Amino acid sequence: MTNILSTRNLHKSYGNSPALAGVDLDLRAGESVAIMGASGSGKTTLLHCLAGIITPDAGTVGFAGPSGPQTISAMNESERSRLRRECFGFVFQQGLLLPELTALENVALALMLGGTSRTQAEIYAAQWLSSLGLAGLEQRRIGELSGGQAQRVAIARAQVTGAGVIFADEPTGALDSKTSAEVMDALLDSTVGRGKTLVLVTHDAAVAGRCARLVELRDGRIVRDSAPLAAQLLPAQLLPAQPLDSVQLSR
Ligand SMILES: Nc1ncnc2c1ncn2[C@@H]1O[C@H](COP(=O)(O)OP(=O)(O)OP(=O)(O)O)[C@@H](O)[C@H]1O
Repeated sequence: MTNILSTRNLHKSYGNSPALAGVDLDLRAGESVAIMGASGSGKTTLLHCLAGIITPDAGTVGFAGPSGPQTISAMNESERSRLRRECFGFVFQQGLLLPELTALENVALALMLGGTSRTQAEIYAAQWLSSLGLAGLEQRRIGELSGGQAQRVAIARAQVTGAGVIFADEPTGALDSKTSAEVMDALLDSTVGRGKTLVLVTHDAAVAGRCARLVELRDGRIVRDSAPLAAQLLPAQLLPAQPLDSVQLSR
């Protein structure tokens, strides 16, 4: 697998307090990576640097984009904004869905912002909602959905543009454990299950354990970087029924 995102000697401070203190990390295309660590250890700061939401004070973030290698850390705000819109998708704990719009409109909007016509955007949006088990709920406003359904709308919205890298910050943070497992099924299936890369920040060991790789931060540094069992790549409900090879090949 090739590296899709690479950081070298990443530093970021807020005032005098360092949030990242020298992070070297290579993320491979198509893998699922959970970033864990205590509160304040720098997880969100790292995710935001990787995604070009903020720029580091020092060090580099490289991205093997569809049009060739790019250095995100050297881009200006408008270049990063375009990169985020065209290449990345985001799923956060809450707050990114517009409550006054329907599920369909929330997903379609991501495409319309990139210039797709409303009719075409709504066709793609409906396909994504359906693939995430939300057929029939397209016209519901976000407040009329359960937390798990709303997160699946957010997953659809993050991916409808064809983004190859999905960043998720506490995507299950507001959900009970059963719903959290279902949302992780949907998230893994629709990202790494389709060859995309998933970078996920979580406090929840059960959620992190569903990812292929665990990176742990402490005081802005990586203190552990592991690749747990390959089986953990897969949605739990697929494990007993099918051998690993057949599941991977069928995706
Ligand atoms: N915008 C900001 N202004 C000032 N300090 C900040 C800002 N964002 C983060 N920090 C500080 O940087 C450090 C790392 O924060 P970060 O949010 O990256 O940690 P985290 O591991 O994601 O924490 P949590 O699990 O609580 O979300 C913390 O000490 C935090 O208080």
